[in-house]
Amino acid sequence: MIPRLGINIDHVATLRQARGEDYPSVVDAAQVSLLNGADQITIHLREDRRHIQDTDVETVRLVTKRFGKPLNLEMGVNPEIVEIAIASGPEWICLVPEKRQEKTTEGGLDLLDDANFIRIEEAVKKLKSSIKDVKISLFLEAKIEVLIRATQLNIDAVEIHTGEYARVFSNGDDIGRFIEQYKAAKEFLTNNKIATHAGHGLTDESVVPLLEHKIFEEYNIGHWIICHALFNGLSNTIKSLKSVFDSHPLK
Ligand SMILES: CC(=O)[C@@H](O)[C@H](O)COP(=O)(O)O
Ligand SMILES: NCC(=O)COP(=O)(O)O
Repeated sequence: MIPRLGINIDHVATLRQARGEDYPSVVDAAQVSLLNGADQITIHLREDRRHIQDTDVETVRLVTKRFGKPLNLEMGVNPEIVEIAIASGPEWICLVPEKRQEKTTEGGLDLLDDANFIRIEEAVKKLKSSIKDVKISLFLEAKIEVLIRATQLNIDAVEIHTGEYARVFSNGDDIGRFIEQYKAAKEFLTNNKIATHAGHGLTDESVVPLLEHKIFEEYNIGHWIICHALFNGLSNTIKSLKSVFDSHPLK
């Protein structure tokens, strides 16, 4: 089994929104990704709509349905966004934390805060009861005390936030402690019948040790792919990343 590669196309929308034009097209980005080996498309509908817009959710959804591939909708626990998710009916929803001033998602959800935990629990219940067969993941740090709380929720997967790992890797520093943490998280989650995904800040190089250790079933990668595609093309970038995945089967 080959780990799945989800392509996050938010960063195409970031470029579009920077000038308020109707290009580059996220629909084209989704199509090219799926034609070249993406296993799913990931988009993050932020509350501040800084990149993906409500209409993008609808148009990208049509593309993923046409290709018969999953849409993974990332979202904060916000009642308005929950309604949009219900109307769109994605196969996967990844609940993530959001801060207005952050440049990008800075960490995982805080499940140790009781009020926050209850908000997330209610959102999970509402999404599961409103969208047939939807699967839900939580974007979390690989900390056992957080993962223990995650097992109290009706979720299908945890997506481990790999942002700090990716930074340490790119500085050329020791990544050993992350690998150990991720292995422990994987073992704990597997014992609790929860799948283990990864994402944030990963590149064609930083993903390799994670693939070698066979830790994650799914990776969601966006920023590096879209940046690399500027000079190498989106099709070539995805094909060559996909070949790295293909040479690292899970079993
Ligand atoms: C949750 C997450 O990691 C992704 O949404 C990724 O960060 C791309 O979105 P932003 O650039 O808006 O953070
Ligand atoms: N959930 C992580 C994701 O979708 C992609 O993150 P990034 O590669 O854009 O940092």
